Amino acid sequence: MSNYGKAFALMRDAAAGPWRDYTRHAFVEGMKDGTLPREAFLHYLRQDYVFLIHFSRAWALAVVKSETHEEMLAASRTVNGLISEEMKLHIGICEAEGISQAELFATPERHENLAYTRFVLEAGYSGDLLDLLAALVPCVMGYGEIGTRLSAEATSEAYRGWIDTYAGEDYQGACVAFGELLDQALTRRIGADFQGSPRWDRLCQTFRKATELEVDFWQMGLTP
Ligand SMILES: Cc1ncc(CN)c(N)n1
Repeated sequence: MSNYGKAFALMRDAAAGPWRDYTRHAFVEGMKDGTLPREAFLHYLRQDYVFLIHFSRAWALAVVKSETHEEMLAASRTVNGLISEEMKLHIGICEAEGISQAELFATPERHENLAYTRFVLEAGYSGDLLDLLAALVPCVMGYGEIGTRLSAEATSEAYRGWIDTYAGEDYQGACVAFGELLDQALTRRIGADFQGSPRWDRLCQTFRKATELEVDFWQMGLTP
């Protein structure tokens, strides 16, 4: 079991069905055993590059919505990690397949991508940092869990680079840091017993919807 904090564990348990659909999706299992067609993977990766652009914008919004220096630092580190680290994986794999960075940047956005990223941004525009973080959690922690599991269970080397990125120390460290940020932000705004607060259900609903949108994103990956 992961050590991504108390709030994440509670939110995940409250959305156990969608969480399983997301983290055990056929796309994920195809990376595990190497049966995922390369065409589907590259299509997913191009969409994911666009996803990460908007996801970076959402984390930049988390800087805007922060109330402490620590929150600003955590959010700005994540923006930097996304732009200067995670997106490198996409650029590197696509370059090796003859897809330039300019082509990658110009990838037409699929509606599943648009629905998810704008849902997250809207949660931040109309809410406070907690609403935004609740929408961001499934993305960060889900890939952390998937990376760890696939690193132990993969029976093929076909998607080893992708798996290593999300199972690696940097990404796992980011998940732990996010778990701490989330627990502290909740405690600061609604108290240490945050799961007993009237806001908690709404935050869990936001988490669940973002998880469902992750499922749709994998499904989109299977239909180039
Ligand atoms: C759709 C999606 N969700 C999550 C991650 C991991 N940051 C990602 N790269 N793309």
